[in-house]
Amino acid sequence: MELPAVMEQPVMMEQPVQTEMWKAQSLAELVRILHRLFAEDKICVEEVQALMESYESTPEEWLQYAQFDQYRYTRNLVDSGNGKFNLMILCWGEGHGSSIHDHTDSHCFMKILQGNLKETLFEWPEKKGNGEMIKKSERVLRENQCAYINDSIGLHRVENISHTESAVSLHLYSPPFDSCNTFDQRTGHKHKVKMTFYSQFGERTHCATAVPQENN
Ligand SMILES: N[C@@H](CS(=O)O)C(=O)O
Ligand SMILES: [Fe+2]
Repeated sequence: MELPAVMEQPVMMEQPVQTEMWKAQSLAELVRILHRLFAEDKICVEEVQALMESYESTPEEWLQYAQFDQYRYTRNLVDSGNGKFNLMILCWGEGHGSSIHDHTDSHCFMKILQGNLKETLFEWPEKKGNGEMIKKSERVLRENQCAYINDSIGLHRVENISHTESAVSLHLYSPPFDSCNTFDQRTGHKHKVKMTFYSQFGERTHCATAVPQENN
């Protein structure tokens, strides 16, 4: 194996320690590399984030998973990561957004495949609090960017604020989870919700239960 050029530079340069850099040439290749990385005991957040960012969104590769709903954002399972992660495509119609929510102690990577999404970060509310939640920051994520969040960073809300364009994002959660907490912005009160898939592996899912299930 050839050593990367950075290894030959003098220590004086204070280069950050380089992990092996991956470039995913297609969605299928991205999935293959993710399986390799998540087969290890520990993952490197920056490495996964850089890998997901390295994939240049090619709509033909993901269109089969991009199934929209008129009223709310949809969650479409692409790969279940050998039990280690869930990779899914979320489809956001104009004006669609999530509630403020946590990520059930998992890693959450979120890459934009099409359009723009606004991410607003919030602090966790006080345990016994009963007031407006504190907004920490907001930013607009653009095509091919990959953001990362976990519960120690905070809570977030994601919105497609465009009135004319839909948005599509690729999310990786590890370990996988199927429920999270949503929070009321005015009071900070939390509410556990079950999360469902609108489609799995390109096939529309049909909820067998009479209990209404929701994404957040
Ligand atoms: N975490 C949300 C999407 S987002 O708003 O980050 C979900 O999985 O449904
Ligand atoms: Fe989220």
